[in-house]
Amino acid sequence: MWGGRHGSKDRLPTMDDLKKGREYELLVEKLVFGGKALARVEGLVVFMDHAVPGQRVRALITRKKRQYCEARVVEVLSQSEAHTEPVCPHFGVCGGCQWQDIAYEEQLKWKRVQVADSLEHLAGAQGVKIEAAVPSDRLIHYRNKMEFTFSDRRWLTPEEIDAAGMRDAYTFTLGLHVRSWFDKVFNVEDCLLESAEAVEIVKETRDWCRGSGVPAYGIKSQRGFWRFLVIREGKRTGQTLLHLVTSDQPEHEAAVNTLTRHLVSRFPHITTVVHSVSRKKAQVAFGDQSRVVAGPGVIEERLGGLRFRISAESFFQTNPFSAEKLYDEVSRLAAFQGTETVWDLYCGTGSIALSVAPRVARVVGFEVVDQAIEDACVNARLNGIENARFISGDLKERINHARGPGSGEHHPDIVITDPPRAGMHPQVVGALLEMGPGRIIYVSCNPATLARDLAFFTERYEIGTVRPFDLFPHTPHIECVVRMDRKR
Ligand SMILES: C[S@@+](CC[C@H](N)C(=O)[O-])C[C@H]1O[C@@H](n2cnc3c(N)ncnc32)[C@H](O)[C@@H]1O
Repeated sequence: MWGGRHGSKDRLPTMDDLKKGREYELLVEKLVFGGKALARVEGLVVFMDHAVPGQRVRALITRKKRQYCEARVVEVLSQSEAHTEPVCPHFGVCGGCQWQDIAYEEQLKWKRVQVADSLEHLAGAQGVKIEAAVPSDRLIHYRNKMEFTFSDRRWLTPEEIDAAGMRDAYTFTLGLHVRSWFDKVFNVEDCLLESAEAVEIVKETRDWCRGSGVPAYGIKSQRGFWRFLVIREGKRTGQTLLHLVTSDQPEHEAAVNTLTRHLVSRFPHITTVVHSVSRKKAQVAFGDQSRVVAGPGVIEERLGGLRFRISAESFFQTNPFSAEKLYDEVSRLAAFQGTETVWDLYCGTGSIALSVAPRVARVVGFEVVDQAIEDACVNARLNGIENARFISGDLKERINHARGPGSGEHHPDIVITDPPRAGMHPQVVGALLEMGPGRIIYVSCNPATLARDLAFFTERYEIGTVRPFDLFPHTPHIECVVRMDRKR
């Protein structure tokens, strides 16, 4: 039997035993939303930032509340069969792939469970069958876009701190965020999510910028120039777009031009470079103003037999290999007859709208980012699609305008909705309920907001197939497609 380090050795710790600042032996039971691990002590739930189900761990209680505790794993006492050796040198430090030490089959299992738990607890959807999660074809190098952050303070591992001659390194980095810390950035030496070429671009950019004498932006001080490097690759076209985001200091524009020439001459697959200036304090790689420094300012990608132009600030599915399967499932669940009017809400560059257009009478896409709408219109032309239209603007206003009497829009028979992580705005939900399309296909990247939104539909709509998709192996992120049919 196992028990609390601060309790009897032959009984489980009880709720009353648990004290903040003390260590206990716990059996990791499951993975829950957000990727945390869960153990239970009597009725009390203990959340740990990371652990593998089946592991027996010694954990330090860091927080005790009435309903739950938080703990940090100090030591793994016995290993789980679900554990696998992580391959990335930055595992444990990087905020990227926190499930890399969990066998892939096990990751899929827990993703399905999380969708089921969310729908049951948050949407009250009892008895809805959740299909098995569809695996990603690629487990590494699947991302076509990665965002790297500059910082004037490099985060060092304890080994690096011990190493001689590291003092200079404190002053400049370009890398990824340390897990759970928005303001700590470590030097990326390898990354298995994006291509090897992209990692080389990061290292070269870091070296060049450090040597340029132009300072990196301090996340805390909010001073300095270099802010973000976003690398976007057309996996099927070999084209690469670099998006450099800096603070607003025109005197350093020449440095951006010189860096661009240097990178383009060194990496022939870089086909375009865009420079954006951000005056925002928030750490987001979006600019207030952009200029194209080299090339056309866009790249092209192919998906499901279609060509897509993608601009620096347009959304495009980051795992294009699995996105094809996801879009096929959207069409399969929609079961088009060929006569329908379809609305594609939150359409990005029009990738779903254009993939369904040949199977329906007409499709209308809605999207807030102007660049994405421009891309969507170009993409329709590139693919010779004439029955797709795109409307720019915030959906919470545009949807009411589009369904108004003077808009001239056809009433949608089928609505496909693919909102951002925050889910649909209540005004969009309200408009959909009032319009009452016969079928809704909801594509979600967040089971919690999916469940919250579905709860509004269950009275009038039957929830049919719910199919999770793994677009993000080794991370807790889950994509999910749900079909809903209006009740008669
Ligand atoms: C998850 S992406 C889906 C894009 C597209 N369906 C695809 O598969 O590539 C969500 C999209 O919603 C857009 N968006 C976010 N908030 C919006 C809003 N309030 N109104 C309209 N579009 C919005 C984003 O710009 C983004 O392109």
